Amino acid sequence: MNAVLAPASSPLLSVRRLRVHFSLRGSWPWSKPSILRAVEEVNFDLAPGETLGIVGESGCGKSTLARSLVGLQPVTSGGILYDGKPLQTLDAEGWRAMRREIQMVFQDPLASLDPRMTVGDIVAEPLRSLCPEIDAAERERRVAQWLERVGLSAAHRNRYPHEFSGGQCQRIGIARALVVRPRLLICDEPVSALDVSVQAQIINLLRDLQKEFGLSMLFIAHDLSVVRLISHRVLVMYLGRIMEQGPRETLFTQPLHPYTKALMAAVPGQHLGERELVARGEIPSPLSPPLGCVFTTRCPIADPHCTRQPPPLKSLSRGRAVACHFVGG
Ligand SMILES: Nc1ncnc2c1ncn2[C@@H]1O[C@H](COP(=O)(O)OP(=O)(O)OP(=O)(O)O)[C@@H](O)[C@H]1O
Repeated sequence: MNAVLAPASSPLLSVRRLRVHFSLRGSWPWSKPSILRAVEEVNFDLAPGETLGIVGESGCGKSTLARSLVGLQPVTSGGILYDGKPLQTLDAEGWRAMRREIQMVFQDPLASLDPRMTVGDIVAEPLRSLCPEIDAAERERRVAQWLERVGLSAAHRNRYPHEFSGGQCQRIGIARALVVRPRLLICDEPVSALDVSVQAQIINLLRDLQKEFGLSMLFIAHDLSVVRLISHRVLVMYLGRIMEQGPRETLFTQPLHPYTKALMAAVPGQHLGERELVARGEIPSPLSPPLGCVFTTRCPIADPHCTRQPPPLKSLSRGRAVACHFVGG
């Protein structure tokens, strides 16, 4: 049985054996569709007030996972429980209510803002559509308050997104997400489109807001150093599967899975001192993943057993879990 990434207190979000598959039509009308397993048997819990970093190379399923948690992507099987309630059974009205609870910040800050709306209208929109009990005057007050809180000015409310820098647009996106006071914030690569100096400012802002409002956060990124700055725990994905998970510091200082080690060895300035940690070759096509362990074709320590038998995600001590035949007995 695969281990569940479990927080200390009772979870706000529980993901169980989640699968998201895409059926891709062949080039000819008579050819059989191919199945792309973007998310495969993913399990984790997220506690109130906790930030879980999700890291992995491009195409490993991070965004698909995030989109499935906010109802933007239908799930193939498995369960998502929010505060004990299954999200898959929600109808349109149920999802509307849930959008007050779960909000998302997107990767491309400018593209995620409607260019025809003023910044004030953009931030007011979730209040207008999700909180009808809030009157216009209170809405205006909250918009001004949130623009200030994210480091802009209430005077910016009549300007348009193209008048702002990428970092400022991401601040607007954060204000829009938090104005309805969600309990869970899903950030999908929120800083990867920004300059490095601006990245740090946005990370600090998110970290401050997370503490101030006791938010639970899923923070998705391919950049390990960014994930390390903000996460309490980290989950490493490869080809739709969890390879390793654990508390941030132990995972970063003592990575156990060969894939996690390879990711860390690729970070400039990291000196793990083991040349063989480097992952060989390219990521295989997700349409035909390797048999057995999906990392086997790039793994420096794989043996024939790895190509036959997929390793389960085994629970180790101190909240760690690893899916590797060579770790944990
Ligand atoms: N709508 C879709 N139809 C078909 N395949 C898809 C669809 N969305 C994603 N995929 C595929 O699912 C896999 C996972 O994609 P996903 O975008 O979730 O990965 P990611 O880790 O977020 O990558 P990136 O960092 O590049 O966004 C990829 O192989 C991708 O091509």
